[in-house]
Amino acid sequence: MTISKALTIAGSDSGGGAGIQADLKTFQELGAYGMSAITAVTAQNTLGVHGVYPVSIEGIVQQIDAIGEDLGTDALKTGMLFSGEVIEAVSERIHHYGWENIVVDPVMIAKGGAKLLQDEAIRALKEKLLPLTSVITPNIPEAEVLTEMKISSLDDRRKAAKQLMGMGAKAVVIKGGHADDKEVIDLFFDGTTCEELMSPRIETLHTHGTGCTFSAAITAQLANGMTMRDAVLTAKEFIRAAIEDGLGIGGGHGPTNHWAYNKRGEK
Ligand SMILES: Nc1ncnc2c1ncn2[C@@H]1O[C@H](COP(=O)(O)OP(=O)(O)OP(=O)(O)O)[C@@H](O)[C@H]1O
Ligand SMILES: Cc1ncc(CO)c(N)n1
Repeated sequence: MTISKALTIAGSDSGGGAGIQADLKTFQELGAYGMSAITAVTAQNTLGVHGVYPVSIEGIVQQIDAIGEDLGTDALKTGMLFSGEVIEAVSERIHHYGWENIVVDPVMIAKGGAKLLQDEAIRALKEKLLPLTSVITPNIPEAEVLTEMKISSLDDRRKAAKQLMGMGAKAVVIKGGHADDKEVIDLFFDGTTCEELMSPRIETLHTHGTGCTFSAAITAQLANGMTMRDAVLTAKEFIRAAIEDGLGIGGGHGPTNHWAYNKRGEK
């Protein structure tokens, strides 16, 4: 039996709804063997980020090398990378191992407003990581920072997606969670097709870690051998189920339900 393997290079969320914890739960649910390299430890719950403790560059590289020199991976995602130095080191290691199926979730700010990426890191992200990227999955504010354009309309999103492709990403999903449309529209662009992936907007406070979970689902399905479009379509269903069947835990922005997608399939 061959098992598909997926790696997340991201921050730890002690509350378990976002970051490494959301990624590993999602990998497991979608049948990929999950591995992690932790870039920072956050003290976090549904009420906010209470502390950020970065791991040293040496510590991050050693974790990646431990995987690269032994287990290897079929796909990987990056989440909270925190600094330009980390982005440079991570990009160099991805290049070194010749890894493919690279999903970049350009995490910048947590839902409560805490900064998870320093301003000086944007340049490294564009110059070092984007050229290695199979798909980048910014939300609207992140896409605005990366493209330096204001995104109001769907047409702006199309322009931004094209610009991100021009920076080296092979595909782009601009997520619509932050827009105020009645439906949530995620814009998928792979250089030829530009598709609007629509789903009803679910009225809930409990969307902590939606972006992490979405990009982790894409990563798992790429590891499983799916095409990019099919991986993105599955991720959209996975996150929709996870938000719809929310767990209702914690006093603030609660986590999503990582079991929901499979539980529905069992019915
Ligand atoms: N209220 C909602 N109803 C339905 N789907 C949603 C809702 N909010 C987010 N999503 C979906 O969740 C995914 C993540 O979108 P979003 O724009 O919230 O990402 P994000 O801001 O990066 O998340 P994070 O809080 O993890 O940083 C997208 O596929 C989006 O369509
Ligand atoms: C560790 C971590 N990564 C990403 C996010 C964004 O949801 C978060 N809140 N925490």
